[in-house]
Amino acid sequence: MDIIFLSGLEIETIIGIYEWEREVRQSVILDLEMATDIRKAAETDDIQYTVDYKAVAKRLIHFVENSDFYLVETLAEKIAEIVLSEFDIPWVRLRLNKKGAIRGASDVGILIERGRKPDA
Ligand SMILES: Nc1nc2c(c(=O)[nH]1)N=C([C@H](O)[C@@H](O)CO)CN2
Repeated sequence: MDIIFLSGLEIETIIGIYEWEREVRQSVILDLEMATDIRKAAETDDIQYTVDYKAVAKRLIHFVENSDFYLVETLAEKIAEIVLSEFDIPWVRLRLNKKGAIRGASDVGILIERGRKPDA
C-alpha cells in the first residue's frame, strides 16, 4: 500500500458551537493520508493512473470554505466521505486541527480513519 499525503492545508470556514463562531471565519488545518497504489503511474509517468492531489485539494478547499458546521466531528466526517466517494481512494486518515480554539493548547481537533486499508 502506498500513501499520497497532503499536509497543512489551511482553510477558512464557519465552524463552532458558540454564537460568535457563527459570524467569524476560523481556520482549520487538514492533514490527509490517502491509500493508493502508485506503481502504474510511476511506470507510465502518467497522471491519469494516480490520484491528482491538486484535484483533491481544490475539491476540499471549495467544500470547507462553503460549509458551516457546528462540530469538527461533522466536518471531518464529510471530508472523509468526499475523499472516499469522489476519488479512487479506499482508505483515508484525516487530522483536522482547529488551531487556537483552546486557550493554552497549541492544537485541538479530530483524527479519523475511514474506509478499508488495502493489504500491504
Ligand atoms: N468534541 C468537540 N468539542 C468541542 C467542539 C467540537 O467541535 N467538538 N467545539 C467547541 C467549540 O466550538 C470550540 O471550538 C470553541 O472554542 C467546543 N468543544
